[in-house]
Amino acid sequence: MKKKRIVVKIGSSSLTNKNGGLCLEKLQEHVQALARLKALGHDVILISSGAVAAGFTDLGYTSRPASIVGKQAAAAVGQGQLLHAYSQEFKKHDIVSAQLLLTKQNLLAKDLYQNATATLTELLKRNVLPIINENDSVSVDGLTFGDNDMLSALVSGLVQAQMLIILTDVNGIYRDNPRVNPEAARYDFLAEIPNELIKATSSEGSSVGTGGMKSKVEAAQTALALGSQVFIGTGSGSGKLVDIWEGKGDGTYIGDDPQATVKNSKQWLALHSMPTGKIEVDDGAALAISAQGRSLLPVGITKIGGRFKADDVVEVLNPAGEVIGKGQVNFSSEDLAEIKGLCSEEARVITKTGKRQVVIHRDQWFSATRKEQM
Ligand SMILES: Nc1ncnc2c1ncn2[C@@H]1O[C@H](COP(=O)(O)OP(=O)(O)O)[C@@H](O)[C@H]1O
Ligand SMILES: N[C@@H](CCC(=O)OP(=O)(O)O)C(=O)O
Repeated sequence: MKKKRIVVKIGSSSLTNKNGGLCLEKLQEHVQALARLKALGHDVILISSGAVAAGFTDLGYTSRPASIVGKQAAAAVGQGQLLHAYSQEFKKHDIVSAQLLLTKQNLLAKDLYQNATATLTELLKRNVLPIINENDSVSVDGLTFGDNDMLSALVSGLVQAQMLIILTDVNGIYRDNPRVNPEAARYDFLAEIPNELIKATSSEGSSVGTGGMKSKVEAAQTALALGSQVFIGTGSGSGKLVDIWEGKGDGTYIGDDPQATVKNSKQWLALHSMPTGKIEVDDGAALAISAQGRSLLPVGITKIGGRFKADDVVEVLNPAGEVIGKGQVNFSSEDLAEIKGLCSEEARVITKTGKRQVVIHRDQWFSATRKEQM
C-alpha cells in the first residue's frame, strides 16, 4: 500500500463543552481516532482550533471573548494548554506530536513558504504528527486566516494531501442552514464546489466556531483545486476517521479520487504571494501566456506600474485592464522600462547579456483565467 497524506481539521465546535470551554473527553476521542488513522500507515496532519476555548476561563472571561484582542489573549493562554493536552494524549499511543503556529505572513515570501514546507516534510519523514493552528496572538487584522478552514485547505495543498477531512458539529453540507431550516436536505456527494454554492451557503456557525459552513465550502473548493478530495462532516468513537477515510463517513464527500495535484511553486504564486507591481501586455502576449503556455517576452509589454525588484511577483493585465495572472519577474521595474516593447535581439543589446530575454518564465507564472491550472 502506498503511503498517503491525510489532513484532519477539527473545529472549535468539535472540541468544546456547553460553556464554550475545551472539552478534554472530546479531545481524547479525536486523538484515539487520529491514532487509528495513523496506524493504517499514512501521514496524518492535524489542524486544530481550540486555543481560545482552552484559554478564556483562566484569563477571567466568563464566556468566549468577542473582541480580537480578547481572543488573541485567550489564545495566548490556551494554545499551550491545548498542545499540552494533545501531546499527553498522543504519547499514550506512542505518537510524537509537534506544534506549528502559522500566520498568513509566514507564507507570503517564497523562502518562508518553502521553509514551512521543509519543516512539515521533515516532521512527516520522522513519523511525527504535526498539529497546526493559526498563531492567533500575533496575527494582524486583515492578514489572518480567520478561521482554520482555509488554513487546512492551504496545508492540504502544501503537503499534497490525498484527503482533507473537516470535522465539525454538523453531518455535512445542507441545502440550507439546518439550525434555521431543519427540513433542509444534505448533499451526500458533490463532484465540485461551484461559486453559486459558496454564495448560497450561510456563514452563521455555532456559538464557538468562526465562518460557519460558508468558510468550509470555500476551503473545500480550494483544497479540491489543489488536488485533495474533501470530507465535511462528523463522527463519533475511535473509528470515525478510519470510517471517513474508507468512504463510510457521516457527511458530504467532495471530489472524485484521485485529483490532479498542483506544484508547490504554483500554489505559492496563486494563493500566498503578494504582487508588488503591474505589467500591462498586448493581446498577442496575453494569449501566449494565458492560453498557449508560453513565457512572457519584452516585446509584448506595453506598460509598467509600480516599483518592483527582480524576483518580485507582479500582476499581469490585458489591454482591457483585466488581471490575467501573476508571475515572478526576472527584471526590476527600472530595467524592464528600458526593454519593454523591444524584440529579444534589441533587448539583448540593452541588457548586454547573451541570455534569452524572458520577463516571466512560464514555470513562474500562474494564469488566473486557465481553470485547469488550479
Ligand atoms: N448549509 C449548511 N449546512 C450545514 N451547516 C450549516 C449550513 N449553514 C450554516 N451551518 C452551520 O455551520 C456550523 C458549523 O460551523 P462552525 O460553527 O464554524 O464550526 P467549526 O467550529 O467546526 O468550524 C453548523 O453548526 C451549522 O449550524
Ligand atoms: N485559531 C482559533 C480558532 C478559530 C476558529 O474559531 O476556528 P473554527 O472553530 O475552526 O471555525 C483557536 O484556536 O481558537
